[in-house]
Amino acid sequence: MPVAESALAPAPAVDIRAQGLTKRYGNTTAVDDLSFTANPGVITGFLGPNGAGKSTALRMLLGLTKPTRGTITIGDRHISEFGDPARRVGALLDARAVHPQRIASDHLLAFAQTAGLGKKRVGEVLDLVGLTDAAKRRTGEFSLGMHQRLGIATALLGDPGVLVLDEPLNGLDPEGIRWMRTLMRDLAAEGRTILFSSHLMSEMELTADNLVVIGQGRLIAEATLEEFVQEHTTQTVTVRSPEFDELGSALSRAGITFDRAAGPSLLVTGADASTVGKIAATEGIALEELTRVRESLEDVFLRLTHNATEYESHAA
Ligand SMILES: Nc1ncnc2c1ncn2[C@@H]1O[C@H](COP(=O)(O)OP(=O)(O)OP(=O)(O)O)[C@@H](O)[C@H]1O
Repeated sequence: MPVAESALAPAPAVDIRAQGLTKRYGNTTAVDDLSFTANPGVITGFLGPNGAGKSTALRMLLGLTKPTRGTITIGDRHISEFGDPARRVGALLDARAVHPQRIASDHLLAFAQTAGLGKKRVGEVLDLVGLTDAAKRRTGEFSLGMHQRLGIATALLGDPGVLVLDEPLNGLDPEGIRWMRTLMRDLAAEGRTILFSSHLMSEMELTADNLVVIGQGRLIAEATLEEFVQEHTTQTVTVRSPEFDELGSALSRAGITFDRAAGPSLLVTGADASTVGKIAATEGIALEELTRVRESLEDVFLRLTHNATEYESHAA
């Protein structure tokens, strides 16, 4: 069954495109000449340290903040040009920003009525996010995970082709994270455009197809996850042998660079594991260990964004 099966005709999935997007608040440049594209059918991860400008960019996309310069469009149009924005774009910004005294189904009903959507859709989205049993509970009693589910339900009410989710995995337990990931995957597989933000590389690694990495409001990288890993992670090989000196000499003769790690290990930076293994075999050198060590994406991300001083202060 399609993720958001409903009586509504499917809304078109179109790309999101930022071009020279800039936002200044006094002396602070929150978003700085940012250009990127998020395409239909894939999950685009919008990644940056706290304070990098993600929320500001997403707010500009949703027409809630006016750019100082540049544009951010949905299928080449500004959100204000749509007569039916809820059918075009679903958004999750601050999941807790709901009236605490209101019951969940009334919250959705109010949104549906304002957006000109039918009542029937409320039951459908409650079901879709697993909140049917909590439909009559006040949202003030909701956990963060339930708030996130309700936020997603609201975003999906109009069965939109584009979904914009600001830190949707924040504060979720492992089961909730798995659920949110699967939902995003399914929505993308239906051809929708999914743009979601996070400040955690580890979350992106497991969820995103494409990455838009920003720091201090500026674009740092735009690539598929694979390209990003290939381009930015350095690979090393740990090799251990009882014939430590012979191995070092053999590698040197092959022009391969290495460091002497602690104990009888060498840390090879100039070749992959299979090359090191072949050299050892050719030279008749016994190996006790041959391990590929990849720099973690979290390390790469911190290195690439290390100038983002906002992160330093938030992380402290
Ligand atoms: N309304 C505002 N007035 C003044 N400065 C703002 C405003 N909104 C954001 N900023 C500043 O713009 C910068 C970017 O903030 P933004 O919230 O967009 O970052 P973010 O990447 O979403 O980070 P976080 O995850 O912490 O929200 C920060 O320096 C922030 O202090």
